[in-house]
Amino acid sequence: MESTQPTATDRALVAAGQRLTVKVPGTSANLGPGYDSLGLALSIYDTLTVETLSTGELEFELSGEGADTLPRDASHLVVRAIDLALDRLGFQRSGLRITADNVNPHGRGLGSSASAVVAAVTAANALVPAESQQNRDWILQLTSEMEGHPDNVAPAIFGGLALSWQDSEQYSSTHADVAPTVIPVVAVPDYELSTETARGLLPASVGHHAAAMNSGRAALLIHALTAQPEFLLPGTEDYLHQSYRAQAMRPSADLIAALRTAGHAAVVSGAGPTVMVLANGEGEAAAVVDFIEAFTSSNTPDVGWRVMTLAVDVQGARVEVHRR
Ligand SMILES: Nc1ncnc2c1ncn2[C@@H]1O[C@H](COP(=O)(O)OP(=O)(O)O)[C@@H](O)[C@H]1O
Ligand SMILES: N[C@@H](CCOP(=O)(O)O)C(=O)O
Repeated sequence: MESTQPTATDRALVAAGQRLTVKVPGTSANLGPGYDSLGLALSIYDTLTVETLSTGELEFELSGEGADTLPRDASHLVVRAIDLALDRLGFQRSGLRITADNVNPHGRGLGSSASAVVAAVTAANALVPAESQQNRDWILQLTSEMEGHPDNVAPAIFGGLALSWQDSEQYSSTHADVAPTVIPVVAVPDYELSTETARGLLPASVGHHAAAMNSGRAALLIHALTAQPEFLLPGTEDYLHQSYRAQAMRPSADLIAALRTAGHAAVVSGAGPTVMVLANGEGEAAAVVDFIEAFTSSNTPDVGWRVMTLAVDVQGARVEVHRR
């Protein structure tokens, strides 16, 4: 039987001499009870510039996070994502010059891998002729497939608070406006935990009671985030993942417990080990920063923490095409 799939030689080459930049926010997924479904775009940005070359070479200029450790060949996550996106679009590349300035720390639960694939797929889509370009739902589909869950890629693409779901292999997302008083404060520890390792700590199933408790809190969380932030503390209670992962991030788990006892809506950001507090107003955000500094200097002296008061990014990934 003859194949109808385009072969590599059928695919058009992406035109050389194009240059574009994608700025993409970091993200915090789960937000407590929203495991694999809720995510928030944060004002911490990676910047990816892609230039198409006429020769087949790959050139890298990497700065910031990962500059000393990331590969400088076709195994780089950005190149793999560009190649997959071009393949799906019916194109192939020649050479590329990749310039990446990464601010989002890796392996800390702020969605760095999701931001990288969103930036790459967004760039690939913008490199093909306008009539072949796809919309952001297509980018959501492909990047969710790559990540295995949509909760980081959706806010990285669309900005704001993303509510995502899956039907079989189909990923969908919508977004809601976060109440303007909500301020994310993150405490990023100097140790890493890969998402893959953290997912491996979860049980294959949970009981009905835990599932029922979790769905109540997830529903409350949406109301707290969008309309009544005074319910953020009960709304961020989770029954599906944080307790199972605590053993792999004990300093973060201890900090979260102390913050919650003090009345602050603290959660594990993504799969951890970053701690995020959803503060209600500037007064609480400042108090949270002071609390974290005091608690960590007394209780986790061997761990370095970077504390950042951020904003919710409402734009998501944006592309700037550099005209020649
Ligand atoms: N900007 C990037 N460019 C290339 N690879 C990246 C980038 N960001 C993350 N990665 C890869 O993804 C890994 C981190 O992914 P993961 O464990 O899911 O943690 P995170 O919570 O930061 O997404 C890094 O160790 C690196 O291999
Ligand atoms: N729902 C995922 C989120 C992973 O986020 P990351 O920022 O740690 O990659 C999970 O909890 O595994």
